[in-house]
Amino acid sequence: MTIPIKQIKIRKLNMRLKNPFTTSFGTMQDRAFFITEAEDEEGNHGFGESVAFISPWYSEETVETNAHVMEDFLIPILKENKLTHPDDVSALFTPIKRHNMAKSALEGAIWDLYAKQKNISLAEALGGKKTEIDVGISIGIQPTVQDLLNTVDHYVQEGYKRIKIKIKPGWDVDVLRAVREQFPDTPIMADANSAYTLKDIPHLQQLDDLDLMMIEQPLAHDDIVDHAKLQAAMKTPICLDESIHSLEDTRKAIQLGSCKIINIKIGRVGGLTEAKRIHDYCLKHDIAVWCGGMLEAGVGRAHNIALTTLSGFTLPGDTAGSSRYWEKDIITPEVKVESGKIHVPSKPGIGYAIDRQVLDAFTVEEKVFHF
Ligand SMILES: O=C(O)CCC(=O)C1=CC=C[C@@H](O)[C@@H]1C(=O)O
Ligand SMILES: [Mg+2]
Repeated sequence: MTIPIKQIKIRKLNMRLKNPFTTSFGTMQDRAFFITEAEDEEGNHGFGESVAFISPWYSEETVETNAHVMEDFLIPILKENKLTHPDDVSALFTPIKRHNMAKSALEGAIWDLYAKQKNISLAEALGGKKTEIDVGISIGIQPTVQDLLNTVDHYVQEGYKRIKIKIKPGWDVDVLRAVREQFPDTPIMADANSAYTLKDIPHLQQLDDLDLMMIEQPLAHDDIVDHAKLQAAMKTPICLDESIHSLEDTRKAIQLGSCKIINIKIGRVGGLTEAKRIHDYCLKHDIAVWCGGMLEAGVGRAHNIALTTLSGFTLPGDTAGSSRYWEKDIITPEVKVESGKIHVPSKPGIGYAIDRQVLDAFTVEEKVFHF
């Protein structure tokens, strides 16, 4: 059996976040990205989303590199080869080095198309069993500590299962201590987005008193060696985000003792197939995982929800409700969070419909590739 594909459409969208999001590497509010759509002759449509940002400050990929790599390399590979399963896509893309977010955007559309052709949910196609998932929220750097405390309070009241706080030098130990004092029982973690070096070990060791669930990516975006040194010097579990691009990276980081937790982002690791492989490996090696976010619109959010139904995702992820990010999301219904949980849709594929009117309204460019 093959996965019949008639055409792939890639649409560039411009959307604006309700509020600016600030991390140690900068502030963003305008979000440009691609929605990919794979279509068959039967009228099934599979959707994917690229998660690269406009600037290469999270990783080397950008919206423009996504366009170049999808159009000039990845789509031609898909046109030349028959697929029998979505897992084939990552194997076919292997000769293209990195560009994982571009790969993931196309692979995601094929996973969704495949699940719709089989008339099963994407969660089921991936082997996920959960019918609801626990979610947390990621809070950017705020103008003042009081603003942060108010924001944390707001999301704690809404029921989010854990609060992630972005930190950077000058906005870290004292700020987290203030949050811990006001919220003694709330699960709290910190994300540094690679803002520190080994010179900061004594400073970071102060975090050990704050009962944090973890500290995410404290050291360089491409490091797993120094993280092992830091993990040996700290009680707080280290979680790797930017450093992990593949199962191979995961294997090496675990072997070195660089982390106790991994944040799996589908785009960063090249798609759902590799994300699932990393999940399976971590489960075997007693490493906890959770699903990270990239300020996605509805399609990417739906993919994150489906992945999180796998049993190893034991920690709440960053997939908050649509209304936290957007005035109007491109899916219907929007993703809703109730008491810190998202109900997993059971309809075929991603389980949410695309709101074509909203999609069209945000589309600034589109290209169709006939197979
Ligand atoms: O709400 C989300 O989608 C997660 C937000 C978030 O924490 C991140 C989004 C984008 C880039 C990073 O700063 C980051 C992360 O590092 O996990
Ligand atoms: Mg992170």
